[in-house]
Amino acid sequence: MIKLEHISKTFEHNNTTIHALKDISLYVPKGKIYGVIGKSGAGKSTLIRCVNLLENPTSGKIFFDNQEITHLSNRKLIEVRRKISMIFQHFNLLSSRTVFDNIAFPLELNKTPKAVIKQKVKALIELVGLSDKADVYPANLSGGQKQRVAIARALASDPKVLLCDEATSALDPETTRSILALLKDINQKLGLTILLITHEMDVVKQICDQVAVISNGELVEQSSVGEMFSHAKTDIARQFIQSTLHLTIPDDYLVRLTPEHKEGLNPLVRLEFSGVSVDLPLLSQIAKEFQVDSNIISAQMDYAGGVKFGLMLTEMKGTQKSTAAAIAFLENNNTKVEVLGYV
Ligand SMILES: Nc1ncnc2c1ncn2[C@@H]1O[C@H](COP(=O)(O)OP(=O)(O)OP(=O)(O)O)[C@@H](O)[C@H]1O
Repeated sequence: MIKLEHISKTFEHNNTTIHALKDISLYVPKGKIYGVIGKSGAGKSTLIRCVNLLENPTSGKIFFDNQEITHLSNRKLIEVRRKISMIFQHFNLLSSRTVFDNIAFPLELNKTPKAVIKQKVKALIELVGLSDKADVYPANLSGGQKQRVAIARALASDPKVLLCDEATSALDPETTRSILALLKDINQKLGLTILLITHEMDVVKQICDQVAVISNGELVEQSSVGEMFSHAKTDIARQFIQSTLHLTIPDDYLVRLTPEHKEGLNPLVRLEFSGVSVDLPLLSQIAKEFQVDSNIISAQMDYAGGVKFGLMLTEMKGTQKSTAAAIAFLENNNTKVEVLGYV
C-alpha cells in the first residue's frame, strides 16, 4: 500500500548538513498496522511527513497504491492526501468549531452536499464513541475525546491509509490503551492501513503487526512484531523491548548483591525467554540435569504479535561449576542470561 524506496532527507541548518533520513526503504502492506519506533531525534517525524509529502525527500521514491507520488503536481497531491489522512500528537482541532463541525470540515472543503455531510458525520461520531458530544467545543473535551474527534475527522475523506504521528504521546496510559483499541477496531472494521510513529514499544506491542526501528536516521531493523520480540537483532531493538518489561531487584537482595563470586554465594540472574524458550521446562531441566535449584524472585510474561516472551529474576542455587553449566545450558536453549551479581 505504501512503499518507500531509498528515502534520504537532509536539512541545512546554520551551515551544517543534518542527515535526518539515510537511505530508508520500507513497505507497509494493505490492511496492516505498521509501527516505526525510534528515540527522540531518530527521524520518525521526518519519515512520516515524507509519506504524504508534507516534507519532500532529498532523494528516493514514495509509492502509494502502486503509484509513484514523489513528484506529483499540487493538484494531484491534494487528491492523494485525501486518501492518506493523518492524526497528530496535539490533535490539531479547530477550537471555534464544535465536534460535529470539526469532523464536517474536510467534507465542506470538498463541497460535499449538506445532507451527505450530516449522515456521514453522524456515523463517524458513533464510530468513535462520541454520540453525546456532537455539539461540544474542543475546549470542553478530554485529551482522549479530542483524539477521537481527530480520528473521526481523518476518516471523513474515506482514506485508505491513516498516518499517526505520536498520536497517544500526550495521553495517560489508560486513555492511550482506549485510543489504540479504537485504532485497531477501525483497522479491522474498515480494512484501513495504519502507519504510526512512536517512541514507546508498548504502543507497538498493543496494536502493530509489523515494526521498524530507526536510529540516527537509519532503519536498523524491521520485522513482524512477534519476530522482533522473540529474536531482536540489534541492541536498540532489545532496549525498546526491555522497556516494556519491568523487573526490579528487591531491596533485601540489593543490599547483599556483590559483583564478585565468593564461597557460599549464588548467582542472581536475569533470564530473558522469547519464542521457543518460553514454553520449554528449562528450570526443571537444570534442576534434574545439573542439580541447580532456581529461587524465582520475580517474573513477567507477556504477549506481542502472537508471541510469548518474558523476563525472570532468579537466584541459582548450586555449586559454582553446576551453576556455570546450567547457565551454558540455558544460553544454548535460546535464553538470554545476565548474571547481575552474587547473593
Ligand atoms: N526543519 C528542520 N530543519 C532542520 N533540522 C531538522 C528539521 N526537522 C528535523 N530536523 C532534524 O532532523 C533530525 C530528525 O528529526 P525528527 O523530528 O524527524 O526526529 P524524531 O524522531 O521525530 O524526534 P522527536 O521524537 O523528538 O520528535 C533531528 O536531528 C532534527 O533536529
